[in-house]
Amino acid sequence: MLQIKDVRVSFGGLIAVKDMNMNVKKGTIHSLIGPNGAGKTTLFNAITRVIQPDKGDVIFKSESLINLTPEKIIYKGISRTFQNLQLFQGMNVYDNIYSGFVHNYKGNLFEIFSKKKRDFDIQTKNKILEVTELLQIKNRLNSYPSQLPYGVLKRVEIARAMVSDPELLLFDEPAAGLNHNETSEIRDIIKMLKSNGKTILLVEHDMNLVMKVSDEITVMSFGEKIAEGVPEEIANNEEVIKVYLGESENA
Ligand SMILES: Nc1ncnc2c1ncn2[C@@H]1O[C@H](COP(=O)(O)OP(=O)(O)OP(=O)(O)O)[C@@H](O)[C@H]1O
Repeated sequence: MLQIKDVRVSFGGLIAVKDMNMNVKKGTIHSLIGPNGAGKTTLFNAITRVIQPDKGDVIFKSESLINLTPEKIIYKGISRTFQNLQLFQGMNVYDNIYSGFVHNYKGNLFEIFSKKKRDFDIQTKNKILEVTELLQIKNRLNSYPSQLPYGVLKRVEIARAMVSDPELLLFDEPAAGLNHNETSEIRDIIKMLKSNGKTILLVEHDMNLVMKVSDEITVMSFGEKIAEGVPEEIANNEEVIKVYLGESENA
């Protein structure tokens, strides 16, 4: 479904992603792991076109994304969440989630008061209610981010990514900063999304979560892929163990 082909990203002299290749299969949960600074978020940003790779291609359902703007990516059926929550503090939960949907409205200003726009608004409201019911945050629609616990905010961000009905969801550290119970909730949400037919690319440091939900895992270190396989293969891969042991020794 998503193919990353020879993608390279550099920042000045630093090559953050070195000729990365990866294939995310439809209907799977594919995790991207690696120590801090390995290049995972940079690769996410290259997929969603937030940054321009120096070379390589990103292909989604046989179509190259490389010349699209980030806004166009959402029309293609890809949504993401961010490592640091990016919710609008001055908007309530409903409007924050709505902001993930407006990209879907392809009408122009003249249509803003038209039937087409009203139909769009009804569809939007129904979709927001459906998604917030699924994520158990329907009773929070009128709250503002500052009034909500972090675990709920993470779900609001996931809801915002889901309202555009994407086929592929990119989650950047959805469990970061969460306690044990909140992490279990996120794990259940990720599994539920898969059973609803979504494809998920997950960047996550919580190994317990990664091992429990992933169909396939790609491991990066210093911008390069060092291993790829099912959770059991990765857990027993010597190079992966070495990289992670090195990280804990340096911590
Ligand atoms: N905008 C930027 N300008 C310069 N260097 C950057 C930029 N973004 C990332 N880097 C560098 O690129 C490398 C890869 O960073 P990246 O954030 O992609 O790693 P990561 O695997 O997501 O790490 P973490 O798990 O800590 O989030 C790091 O050395 C980082 O300092």
